[in-house]
Amino acid sequence: MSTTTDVKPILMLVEDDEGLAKQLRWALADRYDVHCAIDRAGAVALARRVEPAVVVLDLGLPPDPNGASEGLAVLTDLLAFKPWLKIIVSSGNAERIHALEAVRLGAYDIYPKPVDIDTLRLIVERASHLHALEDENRRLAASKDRRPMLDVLAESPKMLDVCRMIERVAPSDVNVLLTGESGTGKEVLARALHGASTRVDGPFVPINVAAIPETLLESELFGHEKGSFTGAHKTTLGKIEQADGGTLFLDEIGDMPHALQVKLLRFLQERVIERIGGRSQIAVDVRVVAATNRNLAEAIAEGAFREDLYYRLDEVGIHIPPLRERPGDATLLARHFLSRYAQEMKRPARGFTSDALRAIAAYEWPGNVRELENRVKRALVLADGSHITGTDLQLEEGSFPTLRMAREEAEYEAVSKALCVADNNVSAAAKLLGVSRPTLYDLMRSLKLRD
Ligand SMILES: Nc1ncnc2c1ncn2[C@@H]1O[C@H](COP(=O)(O)OP(=O)(O)OP(=O)(O)O)[C@@H](O)[C@H]1O
Repeated sequence: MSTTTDVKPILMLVEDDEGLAKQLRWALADRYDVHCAIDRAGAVALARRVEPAVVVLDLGLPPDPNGASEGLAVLTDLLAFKPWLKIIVSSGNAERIHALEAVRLGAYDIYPKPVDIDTLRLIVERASHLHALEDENRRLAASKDRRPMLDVLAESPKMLDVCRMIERVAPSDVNVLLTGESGTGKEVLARALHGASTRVDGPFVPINVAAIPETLLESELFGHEKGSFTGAHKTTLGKIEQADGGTLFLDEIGDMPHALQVKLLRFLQERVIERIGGRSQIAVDVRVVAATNRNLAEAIAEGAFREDLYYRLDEVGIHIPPLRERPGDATLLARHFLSRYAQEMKRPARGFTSDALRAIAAYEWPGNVRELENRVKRALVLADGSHITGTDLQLEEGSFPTLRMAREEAEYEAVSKALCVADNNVSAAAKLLGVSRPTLYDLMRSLKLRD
């Protein structure tokens, strides 16, 4: 017994010539579930209702049957709410210029008039196949189940190292401290770590220590018993208890008030908590992942952060490099955000212009991935063409790196690679780089690769 149902792909015809529409329907109905519209309003309403994969669109529609204005308007309307729709437009010889305009606006293909049914069937089949593949890809990309590292987009060597490290430490129960500038992806990586751990079926509970007023933080973390203070109408579990069996993510741990640092340390040592106003000790099984964009060594030296707590949290420390030190990542992430938000905002943006991609790669990204994400979102709202430009992203020429910065970056990469290949043997690394040993020592000092 076959369990597959043979669902035909949905095809929408927009054709005002009734005879031609009938002929096309007859020719395509064996392979497709065909629906017809004869004008702009009908086409838009039908597309919303039946959600076609492919549209065959005549550009000459009433009230402009001899021009293309109405057909192009249908095209823009449809792509605005379904950017991935495969639209095939028909063009007579005289309308070739309009057909090219349609492709510029995002049409998938054109077919010549008078219609040759076999050619059209072939074009429609290809479009339908591509639509199905893209659909499947989007579905896979959206499914988060059990493939945590898929959410972490990276291609720079430094970031790939970070991903490998996360995968390596995930299965053990050690506490992990993630450090890195704001917006580098610490929370994304904490989630990936949880997803790759044996605790994946347990909860992932994030709490931003800096965002909660000091007076409420203790109760947020440890919970409280009913009646333990004015307003405590019922017993409430704190985040630590909520994370039982899973992972607790303590974001901005550097901002934790001193008194609570003591309490957290006690929990990490003894693995039991006491709710505020409670008497019993409750055993809780959590793995703690903490993150900070502050320099904790300085905070410890200033007496603002307890050293013993630091060592408990930093059983394994992972540093997330800033985006400017991750060649290739910015453009990869930009493409990802563009396709994600174009779909969410129903904008027909199809890509970046090459000047935009150059500007993205060259920009310093002080706000890291979060800034990139926001700029792409804003550009999508502002852009009026099908491609996002550098101007849409508001990346100015002035943001290009100076030659000195570029040279330092290249030297840093070359020297660290040579040292890695030479297993940190400076003489061997100097040989690989074609410089003397003292020169390499000087270089390492100036690049802060040694004291
Ligand atoms: N490698 C990545 N792949 C995909 N999306 C990412 C990646 N890194 C960051 N992001 C996205 O960028 C945004 C900022 O990331 P996140 O919140 O993890 O940064 P953070 O370092 O925790 O920031 P903060 O220090 O300010 O809390 C989020 O929307 C996140 O989804």
